[in-house]
Amino acid sequence: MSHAWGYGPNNGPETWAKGFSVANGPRQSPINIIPNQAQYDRSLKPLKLKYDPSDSSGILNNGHSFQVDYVDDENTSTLTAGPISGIYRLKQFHFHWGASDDRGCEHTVNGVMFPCELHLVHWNTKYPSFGEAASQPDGLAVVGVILKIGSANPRLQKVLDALNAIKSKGKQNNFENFDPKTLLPVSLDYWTYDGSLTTPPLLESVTWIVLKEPICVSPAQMAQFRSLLFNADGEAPCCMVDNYRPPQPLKGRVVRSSFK
Ligand SMILES: NS(=O)(=O)c1ccc(C(=O)NCCc2c[nH]cn2)cc1
Ligand SMILES: [Cu+2]
Ligand SMILES: [Zn+2]
Repeated sequence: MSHAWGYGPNNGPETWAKGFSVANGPRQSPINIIPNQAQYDRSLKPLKLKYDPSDSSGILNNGHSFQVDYVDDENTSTLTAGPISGIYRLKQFHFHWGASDDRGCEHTVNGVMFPCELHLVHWNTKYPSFGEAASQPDGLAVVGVILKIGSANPRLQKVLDALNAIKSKGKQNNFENFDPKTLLPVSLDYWTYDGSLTTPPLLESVTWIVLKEPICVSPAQMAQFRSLLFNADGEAPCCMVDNYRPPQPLKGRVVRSSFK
């Protein structure tokens, strides 16, 4: 997972266009969502998420976030319906967060920033692999869930308790029998728009599905996210915080909503 890009003053989001010209493309993510400008689309179906907890395989600090990886050899953990057609397989989920509770999410709502955002990454099985799908305009579907400060979220705790063993870049551990459905809010109402990966290579291959309802996280739980490090063992310690890309220009795109 070696890459020069990051979130620091010399390699952060404002510099990414140097290495990835698509950074200034027509369908970049994240965006600011303005609910009363979203267009209700009655043809949008409810999301259908079917996850098999036994597909979770491990948890990895990849140097820009941490991710929980899923075995994606079969259609056992899938996203169907919603705004997409066909079957998309869950590959991994990860988070983005801030150095303080006033920032850290990627999608903002009416310009409001939240402390954290969860991304569940799925790829279109009409392509042979994630890597192939990631280069196609309909290749990926990412479900985004905003985290807001509130009471401690017991369903997050298993993930957070696993972070002590993967503090630095490149560290990974087993992470079995985790059902990501437990991280979702009650309502699956969503906004959807055509976008991109929010980190390099910033590929414009993502159908974004951002849930309207946030889930809760406590300040103490946010501190656990911030205990991770961007650096590998032996390198100068650098707290893994502010690993979020700010909102990008809408460039004429329409955000649709599954709800009135
Ligand atoms: N934030 S997001 O838009 O959901 C997102 C989802 C997936 C990836 C991804 O798979 N990138 C492949 C290369 C790579 C570099 N480091 C780890 N993987 C990047 C961003
Ligand atoms: Cu990486
Ligand atoms: Zn992400």
